[in-house]
Amino acid sequence: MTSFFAKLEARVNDVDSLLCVGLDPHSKDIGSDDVKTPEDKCAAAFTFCKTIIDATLPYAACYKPNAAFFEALGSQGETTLERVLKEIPSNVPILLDVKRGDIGSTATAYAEACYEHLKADAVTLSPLMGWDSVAPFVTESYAHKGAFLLCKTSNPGSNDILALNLANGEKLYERIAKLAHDWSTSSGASLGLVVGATDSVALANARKAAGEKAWILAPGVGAQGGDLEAALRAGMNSNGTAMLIPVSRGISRAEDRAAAAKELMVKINETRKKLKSEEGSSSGDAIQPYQKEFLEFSLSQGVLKFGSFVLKSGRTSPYFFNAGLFASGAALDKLGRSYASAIMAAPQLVDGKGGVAFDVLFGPAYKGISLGAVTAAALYRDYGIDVGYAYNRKEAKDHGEGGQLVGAGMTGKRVLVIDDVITAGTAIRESHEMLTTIGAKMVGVVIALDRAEKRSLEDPVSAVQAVERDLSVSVTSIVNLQQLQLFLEKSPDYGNDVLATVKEYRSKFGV
Ligand SMILES: O=c1ccn([C@@H]2O[C@H](COP(=O)(O)O)[C@@H](O)[C@H]2O)c(=O)[nH]1
Repeated sequence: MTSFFAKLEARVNDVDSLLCVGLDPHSKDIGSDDVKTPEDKCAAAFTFCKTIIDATLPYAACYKPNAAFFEALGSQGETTLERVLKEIPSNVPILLDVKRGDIGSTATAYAEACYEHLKADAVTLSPLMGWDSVAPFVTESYAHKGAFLLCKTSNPGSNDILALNLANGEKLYERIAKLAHDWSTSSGASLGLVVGATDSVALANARKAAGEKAWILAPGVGAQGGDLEAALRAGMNSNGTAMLIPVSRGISRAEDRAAAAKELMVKINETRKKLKSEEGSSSGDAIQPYQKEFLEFSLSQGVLKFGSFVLKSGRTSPYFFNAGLFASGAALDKLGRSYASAIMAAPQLVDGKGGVAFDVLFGPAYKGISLGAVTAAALYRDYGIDVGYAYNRKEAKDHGEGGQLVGAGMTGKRVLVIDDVITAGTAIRESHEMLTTIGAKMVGVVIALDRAEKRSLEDPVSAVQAVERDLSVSVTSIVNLQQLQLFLEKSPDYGNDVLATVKEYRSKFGV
């Protein structure tokens, strides 16, 4: 019997598509409020799904009905789902989104329901009860079927449990990804993973842990706001495949569903092609997905601009960065997440056990105050890491609690200082002095952009290098000048002249 992944790969190649079309008859989409009887509701759900299948068949690598919406229809929901699934041609895989997980004997009954009655080819499962809760779906008589294990789901609450750090420093979702690999290898089971397109760091980590062969289902593109390019970049294997992009509402609520599905399929394929060609032209230097996202976002916000700018130093720079223009809630949220990604990617700032190597994030007034706040919040939300947060006032208060320092106590603590850029390094040096005075240890600095240019011909180190040298601390940046050049090399849209001027500037002034 053909295995699930062989069937899926054949279909993916046939239609040249990684699009998985969701069949989710939400009650508001089938007019449940107007429809009176259960029979009418079921008929409406059936028509809803059938019209989606008819419109999207040429573009669908597979279909993913979510059982919840059929169970919500009452006792006839299951029959309706069975009828819907019969509308899907036999060469197109059916991935039933049921998210089951139970003891072995009960799991066996669930498997029978999914495969014998509904004739699904694969299911989604929660793996939290362990291998014996998964095995009944993918071994013995169902060895040809497949299962996608919930690894790092697309919802914000996925950080509450799935991103927890284990005692050995691994994230729980990384352990799940490794287990999927190990269980597949030891039992021959066809196991894939569910990793939300809303978290490209988790996608990259899960891919690394599960290996090249594992298929990843990455929901969250469309209604949940996941970034398609970032997700594909992080989650595909080195052949530019092994990833399914499921979309439900983004298609079902489109005015023209066929056009929406086609557009998504084309966009996915164009992005695959683009990423492949970037790989081919890579000079071996790396730019991480979060760095690329940060640069693209900075450009979109007008924070990063190309042109001709006279700096304080008198140099004419081909680019200018003004972090003060991250000026909305959404922009600050993204900015905090970029800083958090840079911190977690810096070996000197992490403890090797999934945590960080500092206790307090300190933002010097004024710009550092908001940067520290959004980054501390992002570390907590994205990585479950709760560090202290502190800032200073420029003028000491002589009433109330008084003093210049606000927030977490820093005496005896390891402190990471955050800022936007280092120009002369004055704010950082002052912070160092103040932290030393109160008995705190400044263990590093994190900034958004390192211009990485010589201060002068007489002193050919950069402002960042001078801070590192003088204060004996490491400075981590989200991006630096070299990465900006790399980004431009890989993004022809900004034009060859911009790239040429940045290259020239770097060769003249870069460190
Ligand atoms: O992490 C997960 C796991 C499953 N889903 C399911 O996928 C679809 C997404 O629907 P959209 O309308 O495209 O947002 C839905 O059935 C979810 O239950 C998920 O979103 N995230």
